[in-house]
Amino acid sequence: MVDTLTELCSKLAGLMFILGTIQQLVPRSFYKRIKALWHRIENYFYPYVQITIDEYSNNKRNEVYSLIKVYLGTKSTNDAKYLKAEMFKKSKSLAVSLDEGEEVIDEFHGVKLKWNSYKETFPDNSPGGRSQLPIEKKCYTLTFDKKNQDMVTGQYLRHVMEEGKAIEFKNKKQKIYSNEEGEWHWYGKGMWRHINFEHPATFDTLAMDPTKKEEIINDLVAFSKGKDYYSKVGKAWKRGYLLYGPPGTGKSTMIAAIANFLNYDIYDLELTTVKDNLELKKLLMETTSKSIIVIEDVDCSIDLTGKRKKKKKKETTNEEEEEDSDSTTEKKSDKNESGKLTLSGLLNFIDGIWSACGQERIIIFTTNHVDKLDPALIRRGRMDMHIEMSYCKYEAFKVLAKNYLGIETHPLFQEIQRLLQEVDVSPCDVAENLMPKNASGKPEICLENLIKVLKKAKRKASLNSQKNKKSSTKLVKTYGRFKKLFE
Ligand SMILES: Nc1ncnc2c1ncn2[C@@H]1O[C@H](COP(=O)(O)OP(=O)(O)OP(=O)(O)O)[C@@H](O)[C@H]1O
Ligand SMILES: [Mg+2]
Repeated sequence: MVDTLTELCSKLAGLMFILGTIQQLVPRSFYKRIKALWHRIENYFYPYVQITIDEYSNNKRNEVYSLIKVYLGTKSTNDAKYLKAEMFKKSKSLAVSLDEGEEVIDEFHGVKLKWNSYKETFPDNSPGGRSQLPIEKKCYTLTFDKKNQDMVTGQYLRHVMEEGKAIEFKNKKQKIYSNEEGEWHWYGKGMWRHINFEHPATFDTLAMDPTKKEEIINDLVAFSKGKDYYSKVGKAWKRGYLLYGPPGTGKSTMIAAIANFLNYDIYDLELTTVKDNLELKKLLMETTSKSIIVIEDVDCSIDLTGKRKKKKKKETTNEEEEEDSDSTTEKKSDKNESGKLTLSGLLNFIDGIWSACGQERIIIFTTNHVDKLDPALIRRGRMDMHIEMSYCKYEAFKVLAKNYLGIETHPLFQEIQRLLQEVDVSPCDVAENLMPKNASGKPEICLENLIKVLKKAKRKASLNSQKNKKSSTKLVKTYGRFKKLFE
């Protein structure tokens, strides 16, 4: 029906030419009336509007075309007979799109909209052109009833763009960036180098207290959906997490799980290679939205604690003044240190005015020694959530047993539960012992190995505590003797 009308309309277009000629022959007022009448006839026979979206616009690839392509890929499977599957460089999976000449009918708020895909080829006659290869011009056309024009150009096309972006984001390959000196197999031009991020950790495989895990997941979901909330309360859309705990308790693994959960890229910031505050700011400017900026082992990266400054102050001021010095004075004195990376520079990086450029960003610090960090660096608001990654408890062990041995219960679990209450062992050590050491590795053998290790750790711990007890008794006795001498 639409095609017949298109034909009819093209014939009527011929009539337009005649109208143009009439314009020159008849008086202006009369011509206006003929034109109005003509529009009514045209609308009666062909009440449609067509929008064309070209693949290239001003010699650049048209982003709108790409997003429509992605969007129609999800709609086309019901209507179109011919689809194309392509492997895009940046996509995780095959991208399906509409083949040329195909048609898809979409529906939005009860309104039907027709999409067509076209391709035209021309010989390349340009002077420097590659004469053997024809030029291809691709486009999509969107046809709809004129009465819905406002809704389509407003709401519908916005909906197509947003959906397209969301699908593209879901399918994109994650990347991990580093500011360390680039190696030949890393990509990127600016201050960051990147490779594809393919870490398999997820929240399912992360061994930790299930309540704490759920709390973190809920927090991440609220953050990722919080665009309107953050703008309502006037806060930059970012969130800080401090992960602390002994080595091997899963801090880095948690970062990978968060990145996979949100599908964000990771910027692994190595502070020791950052020259000064200006460079830090530039690095921040080059990060993108929907990303995680990570500073691992923040206590070791650089001397950012207030203590260093306090030591310096000690030489010049009396102790009382020193006691009073809080993080605010640290910040002030830091600012004077031009050409250096300072605590104040890092604080500004996290939540200064510049930190608001680029949205939906998470900043994560990890440390083994939370007590070594300046309180200003980790106060709530900068590091919104403090997450302790602790030694392996029974709940965490069960996750590891499921991951590594594929079992959810076993008679030996009871003994392991009891031992885990008595000894501190990291999930990393438990995981290592659960890993089958040969192809036929039976779960019992791995569990028995783990029990042996836990018992050994228990013996060592009790020996150490006995030693400590002895030395403290010795100390008390020596003190007693000295006391008597001076009495
Ligand atoms: N909570 C955990 N859940 C699952 N696997 C874990 C966990 N903790 C540790 N592991 C395992 O142990 C290995 C080391 O863990 P990870 O690097 O995450 O520890 P970390 O806390 O970052 O240690 P460090 O403080 O030394 O950087 C990981 O490869 C992982 O396989
Ligand atoms: Mg780590």
